[in-house]
Amino acid sequence: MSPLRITVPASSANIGPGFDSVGVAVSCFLILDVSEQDRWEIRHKSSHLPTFAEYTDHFIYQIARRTAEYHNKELPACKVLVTSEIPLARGFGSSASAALAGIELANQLCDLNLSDSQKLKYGTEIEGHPDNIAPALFGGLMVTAVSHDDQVEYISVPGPELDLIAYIPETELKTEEARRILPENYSRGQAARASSVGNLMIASLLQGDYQLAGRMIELDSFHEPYRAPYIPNYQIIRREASQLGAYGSAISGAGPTMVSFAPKGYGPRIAKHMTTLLPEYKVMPIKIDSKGLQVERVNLQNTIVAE
Ligand SMILES: Nc1ncnc2c1ncn2[C@@H]1O[C@H](COP(=O)(O)OP(=O)(O)O)[C@@H](O)[C@H]1O
Ligand SMILES: N[C@@H](CCOP(=O)(O)O)C(=O)O
Repeated sequence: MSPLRITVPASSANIGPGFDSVGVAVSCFLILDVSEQDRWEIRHKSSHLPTFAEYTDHFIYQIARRTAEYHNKELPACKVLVTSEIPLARGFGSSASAALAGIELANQLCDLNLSDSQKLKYGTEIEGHPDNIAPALFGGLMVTAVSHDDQVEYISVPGPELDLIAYIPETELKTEEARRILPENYSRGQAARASSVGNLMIASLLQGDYQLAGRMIELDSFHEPYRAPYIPNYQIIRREASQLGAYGSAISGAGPTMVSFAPKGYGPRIAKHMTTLLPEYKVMPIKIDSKGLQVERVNLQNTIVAE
């Protein structure tokens, strides 16, 4: 096998009322550089990645092995260099991107010829969130639904023409913890109201009515009101970003990062102001990634030779 590079973008899930269903890929990447050798070796090139004792303990290896075993195959030994720009446990789908990278690693090493639907299904079964897995796989803004037989249905929302600004605090919030805060059940009235807001958000995004989409983003009642008390500066970020011209701001995934959705060209100006307001945050204008999961053949100098 010639050396290859697997690139997976991060994702910002929910976008307010699209709870567990909607997500957008963002230009912040997890990269695996893979080459065959006679024993397994996994190395981290980014210092924030979790430590591990043996390669068999590594999350990405475990997902790859599970995927290979599901197809009655054994992973051949290889060297994997892991580089990541995705902050962990901040609401940028780092675990979904890592799960997808593991699935693709098995796909490539064992010639599984997995379809996109299979990758989406496996990723969702393993990680639990199609609203992260679908954008990381396909790029762009994705809407998903899980059917009764656990198939993941999906559709891509073209565009959207928006600048995104991320506010990443220093503190982590594990997705599992942020889900425990949420109610187990919603009344019929609550569910109808919350899904009507979600429906109108998607319809307005499809029409390019970003003002209306922004108002719907900030009207979520599925998860944001319950999580807001655990998200530092939640109200301040919404208010200040709106005053600077953003259409709306939402908790990214389960938080604690927040993301503003703004008119094209507004990103750098909003980011500059918010950096002053939130000096302890990493404030970044980010782009929507439109490519999703990529596999490239590389030569020994890590130059891409073919897709
Ligand atoms: N590249 C990676 N390699 C190994 N483990 C990872 C990687 N990315 C994420 N993880 C695991 O996923 C956890 C974060 O997942 P989660 O709480 O769902 O937050 P999020 O997915 O929002 O970043 C990390 O603490 C780590 O255990
Ligand atoms: N819909 C999930 C999304 C979790 O995203 P993450 O990036 O925080 O892992 C939720 O809201 O719990």
